[in-house]
Formats: sequence, structure tokens, C-alpha cells
Amino acid sequence: MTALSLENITKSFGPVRVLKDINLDVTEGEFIVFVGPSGCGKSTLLRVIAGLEDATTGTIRIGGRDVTTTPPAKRGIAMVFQSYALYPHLDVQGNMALGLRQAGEAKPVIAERIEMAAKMLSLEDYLKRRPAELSGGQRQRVAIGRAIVRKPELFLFDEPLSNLDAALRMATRVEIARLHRELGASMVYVTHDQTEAMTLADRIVVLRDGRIEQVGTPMELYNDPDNQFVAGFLGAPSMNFLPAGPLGARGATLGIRPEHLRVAPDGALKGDVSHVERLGGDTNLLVATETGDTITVRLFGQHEHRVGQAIGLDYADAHAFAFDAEGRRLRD
Ligand SMILES: Nc1ncnc2c1ncn2[C@@H]1O[C@H](COP(=O)(O)OP(=O)(O)OP(=O)(O)O)[C@@H](O)[C@H]1O
Repeated sequence: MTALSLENITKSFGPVRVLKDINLDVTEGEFIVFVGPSGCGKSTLLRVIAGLEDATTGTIRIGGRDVTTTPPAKRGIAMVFQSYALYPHLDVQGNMALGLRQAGEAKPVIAERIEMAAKMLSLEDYLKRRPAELSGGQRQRVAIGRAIVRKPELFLFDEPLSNLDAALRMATRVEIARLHRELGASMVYVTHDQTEAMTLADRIVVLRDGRIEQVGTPMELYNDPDNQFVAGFLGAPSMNFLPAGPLGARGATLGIRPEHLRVAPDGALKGDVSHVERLGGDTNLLVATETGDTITVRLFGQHEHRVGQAIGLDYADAHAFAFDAEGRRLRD
């Protein structure tokens, strides 16, 4: 069944169109991630789904029900924000219970759901603490717990990990993936972090300037992008783009991912190493080419390359992407 369906959604703030003809179906149990550059409309789209903003035109269905004009509390959603949005005067238990109390749930039901959520999120020892007595990661777990206890049809996450440091981000990311597996719930998640998008999503929706550029599994988008924007957006370091003509390649632009270049003295590309990044497991080289471009090369393991060293690079044709002058992918 379709958990969420967006049909021809547009959203304008005054004269500014922020969302342009968005169409998307989310299957039950699916984890969908919206990514795109700052200002592309990710948060606005999530807020339109939640009912915190009205769509200017279009239809929103959740679990088959038209909720386009339904208030947020009646949409069957629970939202987790970057800012946690916890009540400071309530303890963890009180924060998790509040929505259920307001919905008139019976006390034993509330207690049972809090126990389940606290167990899933390892919060059992913190139920009597107030938000100020918790770490950032624990606060975010409470915010997630508050969403879980409501048993929503659809979870909405707006950059929930942005306030956490790198180690905690990773740990919480793994937690969210586990929760998704255990709950089997439908989730829509906004982030500008492509690692989160790649690791959490069943399908990624890449947005740009209020439009959907491409929808697909992480590996579909990575291996088979429809255009130069998607190709450049996913992958770190990002794909190299070079003028195709001088290399005798097809189209206007040649795209090669850094990990698909190999050092070869008589390779098609020649230049000088301009910078070396030794990451331990990988080595990144920046190479200034004879044609004035800079290419990033990602080598597995540790290498002895030096700045200033002349270098040749090669790639397999199967790993070369061709784009036309408008950035559209040219497929064979
Ligand atoms: N209430 C508002 N009134 C006017 N313009 C708004 C409003 N909310 C958002 N916008 C504009 O809509 C566009 C999309 O904003 P949105 O917050 O959805 O982007 P985003 O992709 O989530 O960006 P970020 O990654 O920076 O959070 C931006 O240009 C923003 O300035």
C-alpha cells in the first residue's frame, strides 16, 4: 500500500515558488530521504506533508486518506526536529507521555508504550530526568521516543542529527536504521548530509530549486545518475567534471568519480600533483592537469606521491559518464 502520496504539490511564499510540481509515492515501510542543496525546499516539503505549511496547490494522501486540508494533529504523523523541541519542565517520561495524554489514551496504554520506547532507545535509566540533565544524543533519543509512542502511520525527520558531534551522529544514525527495521514504519527524512542519505534511505529524492531531479535507490543514483547535478551531488570526494572535447570523449562534459581513476604513466590525463591528503585508509590526490583543470583522485591505501610530481591518470570507459551542454546524461 502507498503510505504517502504527493500529487502536483506546489508551494509559494508570496510571489516566490519554493516547490514546483512535486509528485511522489512512498510505499508502506519505506525509508525516503530528501536531499539537496541549502534552500532547495526540503524542509518546506516536509512541513507541507506534516501540515505545518499549506500546499498552494496539489493533493497529499497519507495511508490513502486525503489529508490536504487536515490539521497536523490528525494526519497520523509524528515529527522529529533538529532542535528536539522537548518541554524543559517535564521529565523524559512526561515528555513522551504528553501527546498521548492529550489524545486521551488510557494510563496503562501510555505506560506500556513508554516502556517499549524507552527499551528500544536505551532510555530506561533516564525516565525521571529533565531535558537539561541529558546529553544532546539522549535528548534526541527522547524526541524520537516521543514520536514512537504515538505509533504514527508516518515518521517525519527534519535534520535530526545536525546538532550532534560526528561520533554521536554515526551512533544515532545506526539507531535510526535499527528502529526502522524493527518498527517497519514508513519514514521521510530530510538531511543535507549525503552519508545519512546513502546509508539510511531505501530511496533518495534529490531536490534542486524546488523540483525533484531524480528518485532512486542510493546505488541507482550513484551508479546511474540522470544528470550532472545528481552525479555531482552524491559521492565524496565528488565526481570530476572535465570538458569532453580535448579528451576525445562524447558530449560536452566527461564525468569520472575519484575512485575510478588510476595512476598510469602513459594514461590519457596528464598533470602535476598539487595536493596530497593522507587519510590512513585512503589517499586523495589533487592533480592540476595540462588543460588547466583540477582532478581529484582517490587511491585506496597509503601512497608516496609528492606535491609537484608529474603524474599520468587513466580510467576505464565503463566508468566514464557523458553529459550534454545542459547537464543531461548521455547514455549509450
Ligand atoms: N516562511 C517562509 N517565507 C518565505 N520564504 C520561505 C519561508 N520558508 C522558507 N522559505 C524559502 O523557501 C526556500 C526553501 O526553504 P527550505 O527551508 O525548504 O530549504 P531547505 O532545502 O530545507 O534548506 P536548508 O538545507 O538550508 O534547511 C528558501 O529559499 C527559503 O528562503
